[in-house]
Amino acid sequence: MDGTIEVLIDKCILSYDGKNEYFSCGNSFGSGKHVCLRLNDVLALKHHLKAGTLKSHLVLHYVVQGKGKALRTKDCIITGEADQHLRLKDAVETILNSFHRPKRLAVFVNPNSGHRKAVNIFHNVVEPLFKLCDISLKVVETERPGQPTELLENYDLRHMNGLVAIGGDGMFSECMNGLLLRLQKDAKVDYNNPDATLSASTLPIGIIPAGSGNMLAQYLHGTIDVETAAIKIILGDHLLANAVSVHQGRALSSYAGLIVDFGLCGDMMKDCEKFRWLGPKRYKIVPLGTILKRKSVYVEVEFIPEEPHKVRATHKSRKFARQMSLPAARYQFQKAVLRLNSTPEFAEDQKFWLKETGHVYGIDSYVVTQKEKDGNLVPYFGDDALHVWLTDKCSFSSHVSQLSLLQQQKPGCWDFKFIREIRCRGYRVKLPCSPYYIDDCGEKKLKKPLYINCDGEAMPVEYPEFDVRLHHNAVSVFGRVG
Ligand SMILES: Nc1ncnc2c1ncn2[C@@H]1O[C@H](COP(=O)(O)OP(=O)(O)OP(=O)(O)O)[C@@H](O)[C@H]1O
Repeated sequence: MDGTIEVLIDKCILSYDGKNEYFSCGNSFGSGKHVCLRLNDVLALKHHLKAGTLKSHLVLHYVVQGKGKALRTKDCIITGEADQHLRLKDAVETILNSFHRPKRLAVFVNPNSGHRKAVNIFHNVVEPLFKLCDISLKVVETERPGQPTELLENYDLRHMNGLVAIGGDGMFSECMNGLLLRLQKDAKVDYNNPDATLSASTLPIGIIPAGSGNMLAQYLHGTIDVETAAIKIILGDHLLANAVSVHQGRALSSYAGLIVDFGLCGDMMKDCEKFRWLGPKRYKIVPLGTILKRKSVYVEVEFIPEEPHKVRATHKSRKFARQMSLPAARYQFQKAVLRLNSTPEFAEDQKFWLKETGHVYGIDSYVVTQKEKDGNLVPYFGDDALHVWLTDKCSFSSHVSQLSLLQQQKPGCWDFKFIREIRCRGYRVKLPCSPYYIDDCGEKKLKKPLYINCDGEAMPVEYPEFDVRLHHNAVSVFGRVG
């Protein structure tokens, strides 16, 4: 060491041996202490010049492991001469820029999420962290459901490095729907057709948990801590995740990134909606009433089983990429690349369809599947198939036991003899025994709608038939499991 700063990529940011006459490190580093900090944990290095002198100090902001899976920020003051500091700052900034972290984000805040704290969470926790890291923000406080989708339809995505939803799973889903729909329109994909291959998104979406349902944040970060979620977005890691499309009446009803539950769980969501005034507490109380009045429905489920031999792209994080929204004529090459990872095109495989029938309480599909690890279930994004469970008629007590295991996310929660398991690329549900009428357009419509829980929102099933399709790696999500 000759009293200069050593910057070693991927290993350590400052090498300081205490003899250095230009720099003295305060706070956590302590004078004379050799410090090793992973460059990837550095958030920012800020330069502060003392007026009228050559003296300046640098503040190094970095990430440390908090309790459990939580991440926290810490800072450290480095004193010394201004010119030395500027050199260090330049060096560090060059390295941080090479990490492809987001620089511009579109943020959608749902002020009505959960305990209505999303706006405060944004201003008090998220915004200061993003500003610290020089991320420029375009912020929209939503005024009504559906607004993110409307805004994203004409949003200039070219200079954005990602979207951020501040709210619950429903808000994330809404942003994902808006983005996917916009991309299909740009790419002229017939998104109403269940068998169309989607144009996959390269623009990551992040979630800052502020809702009543924060399952996605829990899956991604192992915690619903807000600061952790914001830090993960800043660090820019992202993974590829699946999306599912739900279609009825020859039209797309919605995309989902987490769950599509028909029957009991759909009814639960519908019932919870009626008790919105109870706030997030309604999700603890209302479902009990729905279970008590559970009803089965006769279904025919046709599905394309997963192909064990088919090797798909990995679900690992890929390099940060900007979403390109090119005019159709220039889109061909881009589309070819983006579509590599998306799924369907299986209308022609009709002969491979299998069928399950019977009276069921529900059909539950997990878009983010779960794998058992050390006695717990861990989320698996980008699985090759959709995991679907049919719950057949069973005694009330066995059903309650199964549902309570499910609620605790315990392995074995699906190992009941009244549960049939399917892994497939998509499925069609027919409801031949549910009463219907013919509407003015000659379409069969259910007399009484049934419900799907689509990412935590109750979605009515109005037709006696609906389709669900998996779109492999169709979205990119900020975060990293584990
Ligand atoms: N300003 C708004 N007022 C009401 N609803 C909104 C508003 N902005 C967005 N939404 C919609 O609210 C729904 C639920 O949002 P979110 O998931 O953030 O909240 P939540 O508290 O977890 O869910 P829920 O309110 O359903 O319990 C989303 O579908 C979203 O589109």
